[in-house]
Amino acid sequence: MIKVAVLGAKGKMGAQTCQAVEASDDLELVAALDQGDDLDELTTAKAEVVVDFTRPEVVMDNLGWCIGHGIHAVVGTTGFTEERLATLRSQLEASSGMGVLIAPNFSIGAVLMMQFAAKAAPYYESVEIIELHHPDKVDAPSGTAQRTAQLIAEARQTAGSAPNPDATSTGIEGARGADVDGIPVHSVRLRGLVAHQEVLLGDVGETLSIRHDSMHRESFMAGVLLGVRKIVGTPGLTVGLEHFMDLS
Ligand SMILES: NC(=O)C1=CN([C@@H]2O[C@H](COP(=O)(O)OP(=O)(O)OC[C@H]3O[C@@H](n4cnc5c(N)ncnc54)[C@H](O)[C@@H]3O)[C@@H](O)[C@H]2O)C=CC1
Ligand SMILES: O=C(O)C1=N[C@H](C(=O)O)C[C@H](O)C1
Repeated sequence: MIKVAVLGAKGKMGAQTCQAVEASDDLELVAALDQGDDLDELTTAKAEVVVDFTRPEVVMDNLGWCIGHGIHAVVGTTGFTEERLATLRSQLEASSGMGVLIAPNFSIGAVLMMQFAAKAAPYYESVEIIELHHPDKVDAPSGTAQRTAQLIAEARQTAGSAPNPDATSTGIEGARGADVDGIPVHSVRLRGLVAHQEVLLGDVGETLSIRHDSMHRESFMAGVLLGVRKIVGTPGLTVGLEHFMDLS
């Protein structure tokens, strides 16, 4: 049995994760903490893996604490810049074999959508991303959209693709979305939605749309549980659930 603790346990994803861990035969939920709770409860409960679904402004402190106390972490919380990833890498190097998984999206379908989009991107002149989420989401663009744009930009750079064509020279600021590594990302916030993304690819006379929809937060749970099971034997920093899936 792997002893698992959840940070952000009263939140939408944290509560769903507690249920999923409790329903698993090989995992034991030993702590469910939220804002204001004492992290020392994690060591008292002998947690081996922490799952963090909190907020971008607190996640780095949580991870620093976990690494320092010999606890692996599986992280869904957004807000990971290159600078934050570098900080984690050096904290992990100084640790005794701790592992951290940062997964921009735990849904298996979303991981596949990101991989398919990166594969397709060098074959098209234009690529844009539309991400659509519930209006309680605090960050924009989504972590998934930012990671997708990075993967697409890397694939296009490797292939020597030209930048997206775009004749826009006048209009209202923001109309062309956020620029993430040269890829326009458009964010929709709409009551009724959970988490959705469409990657639009275009070339002369044709378009390709790659869309993924999470209609319920249960869609993330298979990936969270996979991450918990794998991180115990994976020291260092892993970015992206695809590294724990056989996609060859
Ligand atoms: N990687 C993925 O597949 C997914 C990632 N997310 C991300 O996960 C994060 C949480 O999302 P939701 O559950 O929708 O948000 P939420 O707002 O429903 O839950 C966040 C919870 O964290 C708690 N919290 C805040 N500070 C804390 C602290 N210092 N220690 C412990 N708990 C603390 C809050 O009280 C709240 O209960 C967001 O960054 C979101 O973008 C959400 C869905 C899927
Ligand atoms: O806040 C959410 O809901 C989600 N956040 C993650 C993101 O920002 O990509 C993952 C998923 O899109 C749901």
